[in-house]
Amino acid sequence: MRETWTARMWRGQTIRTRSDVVRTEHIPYRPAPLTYSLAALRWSLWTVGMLAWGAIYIPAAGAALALLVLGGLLAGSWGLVAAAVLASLAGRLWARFWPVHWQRWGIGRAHRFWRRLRYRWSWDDVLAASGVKATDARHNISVPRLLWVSLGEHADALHVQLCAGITPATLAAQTDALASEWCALEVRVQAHPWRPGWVLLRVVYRDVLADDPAATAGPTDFRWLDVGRCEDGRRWWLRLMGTHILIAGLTGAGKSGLVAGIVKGLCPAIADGRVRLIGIDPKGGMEYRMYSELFYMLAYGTDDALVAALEAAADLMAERANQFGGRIRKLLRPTTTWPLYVLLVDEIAALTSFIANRELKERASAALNRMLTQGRAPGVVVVGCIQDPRKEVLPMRDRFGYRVGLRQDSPDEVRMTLSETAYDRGARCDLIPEDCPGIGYVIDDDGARREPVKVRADWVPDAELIWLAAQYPAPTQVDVPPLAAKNRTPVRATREDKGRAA
Ligand SMILES: Nc1ncnc2c1ncn2[C@@H]1O[C@H](COP(=O)(O)OP(=O)(O)OP(=O)(O)O)[C@@H](O)[C@H]1O
Repeated sequence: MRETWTARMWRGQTIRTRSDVVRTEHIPYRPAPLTYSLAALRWSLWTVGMLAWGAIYIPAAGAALALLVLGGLLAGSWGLVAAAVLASLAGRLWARFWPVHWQRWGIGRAHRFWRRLRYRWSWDDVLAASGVKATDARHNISVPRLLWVSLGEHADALHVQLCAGITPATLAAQTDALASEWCALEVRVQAHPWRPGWVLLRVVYRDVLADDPAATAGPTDFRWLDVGRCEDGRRWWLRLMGTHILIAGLTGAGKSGLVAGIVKGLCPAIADGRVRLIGIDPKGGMEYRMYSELFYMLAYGTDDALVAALEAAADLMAERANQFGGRIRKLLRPTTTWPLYVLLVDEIAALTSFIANRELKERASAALNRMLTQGRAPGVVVVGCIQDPRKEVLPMRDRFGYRVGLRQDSPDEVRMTLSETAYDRGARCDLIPEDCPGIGYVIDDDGARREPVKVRADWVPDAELIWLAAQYPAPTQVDVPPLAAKNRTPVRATREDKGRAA
């Protein structure tokens, strides 16, 4: 019995014990009246506790309850009736005239409270019925233990402790059954951020990412860009400084839309000279020429021009690293003297695999690799888009610290874009519907944010981009230099430059 209790305490939750296997003398005998009284006491305490908690958690319900009690105490049953009528009238008026508050403090809270009760109430049965259960040597049947529930407005996170014999994959295989039982849109299993052996079940009730994108974005800092929304309703702040960004997705998945969002966030810093955009558009300038005033340098057209711009950007980076003379230990803080270079590449594979001339292709790959490996500290950020992650970009993938996987064809592509384990941790880019461009999953390699987060980029219309280009033009614009001869001497810093850097 002691062992069973220990197992129950620490690993999962024993829900049934077969009496023919557990020795009968260990089952305590209680007379029926005592058993029923104990059960009644337990349920009454539970009900009172829940009522008190519900009254605090749902202020509207708390106020109605207080009114009923007051009415009952002051005027007996007539007082009770009057209080009920008054409470329902107040509720209707509240909902009619202040619908947002009503949703937030009234009905929204009631829904959440109900969801919490339902998880607790149905947990054992739902898991056992879905087959997420394990039987031990003593024929005890256990299911994973629901530790606690974090309720969100549209999605909840259930912290679950697994038991022996149940793996995250076992649970993941039954997520459809759980979703249909809880009337949820989707249930996903994610690795737990704190402890191995625990998992996070994300239960999504409303796909806020499928709503129309918010028209207004808050004020932006160019180091963290507000480019869209996360699944839980918070804003999606894209990390720009100190990393390189890879955006992968099929055609029409929303790559250019996200790049436009990044550019929009950078506009004020572009105009005051703290950020310089370098654009490389292998699609003949179809995308970037629309807002060409924002670019410090824009390359499109011939392969020579594309490679020349790439090499020019890599040289700028080398020149700056030289000027600092190895004295940059922290991230550069962009100023008008030392601007941040943001290199936008519309289709990386066009440079690393589609160029027919082998020498040009190698030069493009070499320049890109230089920036990806050394650009972080001197303030060069590469934002690269790719349709097919199986192409030549693959060896470079790990150098992109911030990866966005939009709609893709297969789980393999998701693994290639985001990480080996991202698909199993819930990044289902292959299930994103075609009519939802801009939806994707993000992995940020920086620190604790390695979990894939589902996001949707805000849509920036063409007219707005054209307007932004007119309002925030780049103060300096240069032409793409001619393609240099093959063996160029590396750039050396002058004494004056080093002095400036210091
Ligand atoms: N975030 C978004 N929200 C809503 N609609 C979007 C979003 N992003 C893109 N779209 C819509 O999807 C269409 C295709 O998007 P976009 O051009 O960004 O795709 P893409 O991945 O760059 O495609 P390609 O690789 O062919 O250039 C856009 O014209 C726009 O109508």
